[in-house]
Amino acid sequence: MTEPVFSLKDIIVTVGDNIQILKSLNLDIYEGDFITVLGTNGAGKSTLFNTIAGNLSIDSGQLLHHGHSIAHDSAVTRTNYIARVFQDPKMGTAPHMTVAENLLLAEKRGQKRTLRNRGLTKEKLNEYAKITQVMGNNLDTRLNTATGNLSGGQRQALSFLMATRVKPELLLLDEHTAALDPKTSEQLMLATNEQVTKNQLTALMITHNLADALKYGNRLIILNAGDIVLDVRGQDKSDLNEADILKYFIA
Ligand SMILES: Nc1ncnc2c1ncn2[C@@H]1O[C@H](COP(=O)(O)OP(=O)(O)OP(=O)(O)O)[C@@H](O)[C@H]1O
Repeated sequence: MTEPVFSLKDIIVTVGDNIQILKSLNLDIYEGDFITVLGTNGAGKSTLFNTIAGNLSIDSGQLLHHGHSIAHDSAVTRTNYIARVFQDPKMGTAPHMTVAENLLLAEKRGQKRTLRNRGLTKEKLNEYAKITQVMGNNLDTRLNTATGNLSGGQRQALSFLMATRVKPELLLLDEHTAALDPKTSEQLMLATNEQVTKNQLTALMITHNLADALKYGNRLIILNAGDIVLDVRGQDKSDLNEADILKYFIA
């Protein structure tokens, strides 16, 4: 097997009065992996994402990117290669900027982000109309609308497009469809799957939807009490059913 893009080795993360939230966790993430992440409330899923993204520091262990430690890189530095979409539609977009301006800003990942309307050419707007149309929720008709005036579903679709506008080396999807109504949620999930597979993105997706966790991705992990208790890929993943998964949901 090729070398992992990201590698977590014996990661321990503690909070407060030395409470271990991640307990010697190991995870190798390979290019093109689309990993669905399950676990009970409080299992440590968001902590895992915060650790990878640099919002939490590790107490011990190694966090490697192409074999090099990134443990001391700030969260801002890591946005050069890691993108994240949150559950809350309000995160990830600038509310006073229009949809088009947000998309233009997203193209500056890894560059100095100074922007106003410069660069929003007719060609760019045509291009944005095409990529937003794919999301299927009329976002293409709102390119000049301030993001704060969009529906939650449109805003999440925009957050997703922004996160993937410049291909990240790792995409973290943190229950990104959970706050949406069932139809909008399914629509975004389908668009997500299409983009991730078509562009061969490397992604981790936290979800509480067992059906989605089984249906999407090439790999599935389950966290319990700060450690990974199941890690399956390929046919082993396809062979799983909901009853198999529930056995790992130990309180
Ligand atoms: N800053 C903190 N101080 C104290 N406890 C914390 C802190 N951050 C997380 N925890 C605890 O760590 C555990 C893991 O939290 P985390 O948010 O990672 O779980 P999760 O698997 O994402 O849960 P959910 O499915 O509810 O989002 C929880 O018991 C939580 O209360």
